[in-house]
Amino acid sequence: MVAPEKDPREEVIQAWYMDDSDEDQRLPHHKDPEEFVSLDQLSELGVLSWRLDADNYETDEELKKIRETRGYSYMDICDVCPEKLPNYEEKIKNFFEEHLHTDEEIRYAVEGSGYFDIRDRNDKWIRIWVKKGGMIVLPAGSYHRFTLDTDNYIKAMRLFVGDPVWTPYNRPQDHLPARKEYVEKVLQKEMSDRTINAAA
Ligand SMILES: CSCCC(=O)/C(O)=C/O
Ligand SMILES: [Fe+2]
Repeated sequence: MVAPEKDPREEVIQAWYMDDSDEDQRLPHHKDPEEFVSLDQLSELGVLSWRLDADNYETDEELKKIRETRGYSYMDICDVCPEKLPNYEEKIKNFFEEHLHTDEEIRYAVEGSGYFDIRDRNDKWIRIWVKKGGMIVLPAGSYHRFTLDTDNYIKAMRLFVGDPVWTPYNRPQDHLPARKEYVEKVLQKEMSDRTINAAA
């Protein structure tokens, strides 16, 4: 029996349901027993993921193609460390406040690693560990947060369509069109698809 080929993305993007402990946010927060979440399950929440060549991100044709295909015309680099990020402590605190954006959150770890936590359709936290070479898209309107892990460093490329808007809207924001659209088109749609498939 031939083992299924391992998805190369899984080496740099792993996800799991979080425990309820209030220990340091930088710890993994696995449940006991551990409950991993697959990349396919993440895609059902609208989360997209790639593995790219981080050592050559400035010339990487695959990244160039993704940017052209998805219209990510804007790019910058966010070095999340005390020496390079102004107002570091305040930013780290704000990143971990549960929030949404009215546009996609596109983040590519070109160095280091970090945790992007996203709510599932039952409002449970899923922790997405993104390591060097991993790029993810969190959908517009999805409740999420970010924290460094215990390695305490990420150099993240931020991409955007057109002029960037980084505004975080801290929960609750259920009145916002971006939130309503995410709930209707992603969270409720997947539930109805499951119901239809179960009835078939
Ligand atoms: C690692 S990029 C900084 C985090 C950020 O911009 C954000 O919105 C997290 O949810
Ligand atoms: Fe965010």
